[in-house]
Amino acid sequence: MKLRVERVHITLGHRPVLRDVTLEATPGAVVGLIGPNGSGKSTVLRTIYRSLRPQRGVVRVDGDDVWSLSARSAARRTAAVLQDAGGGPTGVCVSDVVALGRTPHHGLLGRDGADDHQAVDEALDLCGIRHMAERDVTSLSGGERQRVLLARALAQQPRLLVLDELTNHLDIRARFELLDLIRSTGITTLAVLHDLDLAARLCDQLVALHAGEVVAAGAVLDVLTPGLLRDVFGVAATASRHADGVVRITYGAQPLSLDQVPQPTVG
Ligand SMILES: Nc1ncnc2c1ncn2[C@@H]1O[C@H](COP(=O)(O)OP(=O)(O)OP(=O)(O)O)[C@@H](O)[C@H]1O
Repeated sequence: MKLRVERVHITLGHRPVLRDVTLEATPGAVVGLIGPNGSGKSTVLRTIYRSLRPQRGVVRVDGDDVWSLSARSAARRTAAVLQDAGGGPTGVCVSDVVALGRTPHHGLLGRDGADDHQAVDEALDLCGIRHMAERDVTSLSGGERQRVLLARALAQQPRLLVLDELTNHLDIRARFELLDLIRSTGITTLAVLHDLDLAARLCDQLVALHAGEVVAAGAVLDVLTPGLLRDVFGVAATASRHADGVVRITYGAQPLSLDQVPQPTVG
């Protein structure tokens, strides 16, 4: 499944939030969307999972404009895991939440079939949460809930996954495990990640946003240059590939002062 975002422009509250954003994920690739707070990462994702229609430009999933598809057909292709706000009603168990991922596959009668049960079971197993299938979701920790939300997305059997800060509540081992799990599914993935070390470890390609514009895209080390880390993230840092093949970032002791960092022109 190929994703292509083409020259997407979004204005919110009279302010351009995305400006001519173009990016691509080739089939099976895991692409990291990085950028400082407010740079437009979540807004890009919203245009892909159809929560926000671009005023200009187009989002194509396997060549089709996502806004030309029915909501159901779009949901069969794309699953989103968004930042977990917590809360929600009590009395809903984990397997019920995961089963919601099957909704786009249901026929008119909306009944669960053998395929649905199998997809839910596989997703519970993949995410390591089968043992908590009967637990009330409101009783789970933040990290456990994030696994449930990923399981719901996988039960959807999408061909494109969009992830917004999936790893927020996860401890370091759980982060590695979950991201390795996502890689192992072979599903084309666009993931917003604040943790640049994690992004470097997980992703085949990175796309960097700054003030609503794509400022770099490509292989991890081509994007995470000292210049980009300084100008976009405001830190003195270098990224390099270590002998074990993992890219790691070494940060300076202090963030740079504002007069050392070029400010984006906005508006
Ligand atoms: N409904 C809205 N009206 C006005 N401005 C908005 C609206 N929604 C988002 N914005 C603004 O758009 C910009 C981009 O927001 P977005 O959530 O996409 O950023 P982000 O890169 O995901 O940020 P973060 O890393 O903090 O989650 C922000 O400046 C935000 O305040």
